[in-house]
Amino acid sequence: MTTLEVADLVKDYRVRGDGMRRTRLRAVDHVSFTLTPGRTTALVGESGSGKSTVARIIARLERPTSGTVVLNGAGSGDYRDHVQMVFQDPFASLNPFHTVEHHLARPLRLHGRARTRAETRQEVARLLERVNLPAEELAQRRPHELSGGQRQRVAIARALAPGAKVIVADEPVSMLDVSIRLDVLNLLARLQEEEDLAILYITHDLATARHFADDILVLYRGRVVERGPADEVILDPRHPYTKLLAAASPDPDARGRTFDFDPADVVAAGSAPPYDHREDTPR
Ligand SMILES: Nc1ncnc2c1ncn2[C@@H]1O[C@H](COP(=O)(O)OP(=O)(O)OP(=O)(O)O)[C@@H](O)[C@H]1O
Repeated sequence: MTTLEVADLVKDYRVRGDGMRRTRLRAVDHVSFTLTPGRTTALVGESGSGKSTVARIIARLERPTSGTVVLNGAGSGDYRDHVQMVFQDPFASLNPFHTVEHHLARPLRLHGRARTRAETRQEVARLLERVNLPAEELAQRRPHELSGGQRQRVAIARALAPGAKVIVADEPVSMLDVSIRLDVLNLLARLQEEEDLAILYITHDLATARHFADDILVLYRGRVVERGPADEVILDPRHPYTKLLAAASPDPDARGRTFDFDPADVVAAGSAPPYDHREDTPR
């Protein structure tokens, strides 16, 4: 079984504070979790809570200050074959000069999953089919000739190309038209099931996290303040910050609901204990 184990991750940045003095900003504060095959874990938090920093460390685009990210049981191949990213903006992550086919052929070749030209073409068509795109029609197009949803599907196909076991999807639908967001999330859910993927779904949106994830981790100022099965975290949020997120999420049942806590508590939440629904007690 392939698992990705994130243990005690810390990331500090040196930033300019008052009077241009450099101070330390802790973007990720002792975060731990494990991704397992066939499960989606949502990392939920508002802007600046540290979600993308965790993603960048897992993608090895940045080094942690301390802590580890370990891929277990993946067998042969490199970490990067098995751990792939899907970013928020497919336009930025696709090269405007290259065709859809080129985007997929490159990782296939690089990771030894296709050798000859014919094999590559066949694999590209298979990948496009997996993400519900017509290969005949789209393989020779460039990113600007696709819709936003099609571009994100190409980005997902590219993540699958090296034979990924773990996918980190950082706000994968937040730049897409509302009408197609669910399609793309459902596609990810189907692929996860069919390929037994472990997915980290990073979002600020608790409603889609509930729909799409098995487990939810709530990140606040770099710390996991609450974690557990998705339904439990959303239906019975314990931490004031999760309550605030739940109240703000577009759940039709929640409309008109008033806060039953003082949002000012959230300011003090950094010192509140993290809640773990699996243990059903504050930790
Ligand atoms: N390279 C950097 N240098 C200094 N500070 C940084 C850097 N990258 C991120 N930060 C800071 O770290 C904190 C966490 O940022 P991060 O991008 O991980 O948050 P996020 O939850 O992903 O937010 P968003 O949803 O807006 O992307 C923020 O306070 C941010 O300003």
